[in-house]
Amino acid sequence: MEEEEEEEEEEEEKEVARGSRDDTSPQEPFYLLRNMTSKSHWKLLALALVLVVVMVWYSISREDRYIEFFYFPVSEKKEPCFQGEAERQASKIFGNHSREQPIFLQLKDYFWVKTPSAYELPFGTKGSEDLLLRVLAITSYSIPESIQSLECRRCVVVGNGHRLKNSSLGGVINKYDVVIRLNNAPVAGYEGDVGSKTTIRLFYPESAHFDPKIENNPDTLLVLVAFKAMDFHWIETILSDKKRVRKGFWKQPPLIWDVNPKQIRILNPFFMEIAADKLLSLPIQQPRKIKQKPTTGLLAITLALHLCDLVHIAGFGYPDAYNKKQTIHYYEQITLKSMAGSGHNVSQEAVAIKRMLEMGAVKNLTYF
Ligand SMILES: CC(=O)N[C@H]1[C@H]([C@H](O)[C@H](O)CO)O[C@](OP(=O)(O)OC[C@H]2O[C@@H](n3ccc(N)nc3=O)[C@H](O)[C@@H]2O)(C(=O)O)C[C@@H]1O
Ligand SMILES: CC(=O)N[C@@H]1[C@@H](O[C@@H]2O[C@H](CO)[C@H](O)[C@H](O)[C@H]2O)[C@H](O)[C@@H](CO)O[C@H]1O
Repeated sequence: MEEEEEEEEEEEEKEVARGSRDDTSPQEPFYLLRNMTSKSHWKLLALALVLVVVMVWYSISREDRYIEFFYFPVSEKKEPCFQGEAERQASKIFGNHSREQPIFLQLKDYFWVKTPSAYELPFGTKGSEDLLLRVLAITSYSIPESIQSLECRRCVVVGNGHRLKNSSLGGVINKYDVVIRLNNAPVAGYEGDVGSKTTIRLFYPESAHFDPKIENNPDTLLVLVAFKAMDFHWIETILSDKKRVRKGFWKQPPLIWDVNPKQIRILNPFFMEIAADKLLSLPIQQPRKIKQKPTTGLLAITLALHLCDLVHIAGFGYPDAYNKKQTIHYYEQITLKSMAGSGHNVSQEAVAIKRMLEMGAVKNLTYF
């Protein structure tokens, strides 16, 4: 009997060696183990390992770079705020003159005394004065009392970058006194990552959200960044309910826009000028074909350094140029390709932002 069993075992071993038998049978772990150690299985294992490594590498390379520069870990406590600190930092970058500039354009500067501007839009108002006069007659320029009365203004500029996705920074962002948002960036449905408070929103006609009531608070200041004379014309027709003009925009802006004129401000183009000149060293007087300009986010940081005492940023930073698949926004699937003709140099902007982070003028809530 024993001899028979031994013979059977020998036969089974031979079969496995010849590969003519399913050795992965759960009843026979001995064979499984044996086979695992066989050469072909090691090869398979190595192949699987390579596959896993490639998959991990690929998924990482599709994401933004995972190097965390200038990352400022969020604390539960409010950051200490020192009055005039941002202004001190701003004067190092922009010089002292910028202190005297009003944040928003005012009627008196264009009505009683015509302030001649050296540059055309977007760096000045030269040539657009008459249109602007009509807009300033129906809008306001004041900084709301809720901001004016603060002893120290803690501000956060929320960029539209993908780095905000799954950041859970919503609660942190809502705690700042002033939350500055950009363009049509949504909050509805993204509150957990980006918060729901919007004190100031910078926009231009082509970037205006079609339903401003959904994405803003009733008292949000909607600050127009004018790039061309038509931008003044657009806001005038909207607020005065005049005949809308469709031509002259690179993307169709809203024709009906449900906002209170009291919420509207016109950003002083001076901030665009100094962002271009002092942060990016761009020529201010450019030939017609060249249209290099700062992004709205960099402009917002420049504005915040003049309006606030403490400036934090979140959601800034683009993928590397070779990273063609990485989506750039926290709310939609578009890539760097969409910015091809936009007149922005995002790598130069990254250098400017890093400089501001290094000198401590701003702090970053997301990585950079
Ligand atoms: C296709 C296109 O028009 N893209 C431009 C869009 C577009 O017009 C609006 O979103 C409205 O649809 O606007 C811009 O910018 P955008 O609206 O994408 O983003 C606002 C600001 O966030 C910062 N940002 C964004 C994405 C990212 N990955 N990293 C970032 O740092 C930038 O500072 C950016 O300014 C713009 O106005 O600057 C610049 C973009 O070139
Ligand atoms: C998507 C794109 O390239 N649009 C350009 C437009 O650039 C955008 O202009 C905005 C101001 O209107 C803002 O600066 C934004 O950040 C830019 O991406 C150019 O201004 C426009 C010039 O005619 O051409 C559009 O194709």
